[in-house]
Amino acid sequence: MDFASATKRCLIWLGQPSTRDRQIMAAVGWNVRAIEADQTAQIGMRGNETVVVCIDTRSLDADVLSQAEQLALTHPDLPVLAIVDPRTRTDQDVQRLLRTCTADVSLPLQTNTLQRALEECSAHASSRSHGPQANAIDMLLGQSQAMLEVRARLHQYGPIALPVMICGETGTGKELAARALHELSSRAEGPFVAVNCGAMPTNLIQSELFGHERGAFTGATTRRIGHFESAHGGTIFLDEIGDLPLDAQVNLLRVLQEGSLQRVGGSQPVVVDVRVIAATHIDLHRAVDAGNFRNDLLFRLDVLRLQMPPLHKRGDDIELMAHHFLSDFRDDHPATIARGFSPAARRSMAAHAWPGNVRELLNRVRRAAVVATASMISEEDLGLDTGAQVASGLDSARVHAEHETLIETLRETGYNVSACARKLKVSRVTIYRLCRKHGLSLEQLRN
Ligand SMILES: Nc1ncnc2c1ncn2[C@@H]1O[C@H](COP(=O)(O)OP(=O)(O)OP(=O)(O)O)[C@@H](O)[C@H]1O
Repeated sequence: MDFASATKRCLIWLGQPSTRDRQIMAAVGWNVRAIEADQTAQIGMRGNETVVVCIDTRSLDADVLSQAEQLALTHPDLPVLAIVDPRTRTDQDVQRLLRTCTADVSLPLQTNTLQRALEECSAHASSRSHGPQANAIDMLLGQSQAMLEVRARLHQYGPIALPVMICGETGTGKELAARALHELSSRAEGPFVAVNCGAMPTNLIQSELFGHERGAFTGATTRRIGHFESAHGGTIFLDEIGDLPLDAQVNLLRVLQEGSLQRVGGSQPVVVDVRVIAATHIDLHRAVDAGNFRNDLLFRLDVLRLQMPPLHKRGDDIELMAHHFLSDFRDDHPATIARGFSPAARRSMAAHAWPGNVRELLNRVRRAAVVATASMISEEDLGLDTGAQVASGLDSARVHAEHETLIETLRETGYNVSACARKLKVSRVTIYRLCRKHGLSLEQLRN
């Protein structure tokens, strides 16, 4: 067996594989990586690996089930292989799980059937990674007035070689809109590089963005180009631009002004031709007032502005998108039972405040598609309040104003409940109650 190719095929095993399991997998050319229940978020491809998730139904406890559900939500494209004890095939939990898997094999494991099932999973993985890419503008669903305006702006701004500032709450589609702008520009054939400024370790931001020379700092054993150079000839999308530390803001401003950068530890300017699209969920003018953001940088970045509307302001788009997401899920998991949404589920979706916006809707629909046991997804499957009353007119406006004030104040205060309570002149208990009422998880918001 070719060792190099064997190590490129990796089976992520939920639970504990035995030595024999590992030996059988190695015999068919797959390397096993076991992960613990709380590690699903860390799953990722390394280099050119083909990754398949393996669920061993012999150890199907609550942890493994929740891991599998979490994976379906966070890594919907990963192929999943189930190992099934034929005696448990009729169990409800096992059946529900099998509906979300790409292939399954029965125990005892036979190398020929295992190999076939893994080939099926690999074919799924490569068709997902090499298949035709949909256009971002087509992926951006919605027929509401608010979304028609967004589309019109995208077509208007796309071909103009100026920076765009995209504003909007988390999960409203800022990155998708940035991709659409890139695809509609003359740079469409060039690279699109998305960078989350809030996710980079502070001490590495400069080198991540602008690259570094060999020996620039301890650990810089080779020269590395940064995101700006990678985006040369294309577009760089700087998400959460408000999180960029002040020293990196200075360098970014210089790149925008001079069209060239200096790698960390370098002395030569490197010319870069990059269109910058930035995004923020905070009010950058307030950040300027607070001394956290440079006014001259804001002035440079905020040339054309695109506002992404929150989901609760998109009316019928919510249901339209929910159907679309369900249909996509069914295409990937043909055994899914759910085909639509019950009237109560549709009402509860219309009434929900959607603090996580489209991302929340997508995740709720996917989770519901996995857990639903009937053809119509219920409000419980969606995890929405049962019996939610559809707020209308003034009530609805009040609920939305309350939601927006709460989320905005939480953001301004760094999700600190005491500070938020002080600012809104209410008690901490009230803040917790309001968070529950609006379906806001402080833990999720802080991440
Ligand atoms: N109008 C839309 N139609 C279909 N899918 C959408 C739409 N808007 C967003 N999505 C999907 O919702 C998810 C979140 O979108 P995206 O990452 O673009 O949001 P974001 O505003 O950049 O979020 P964040 O601020 O948290 O980075 C993605 O899976 C995206 O494909």
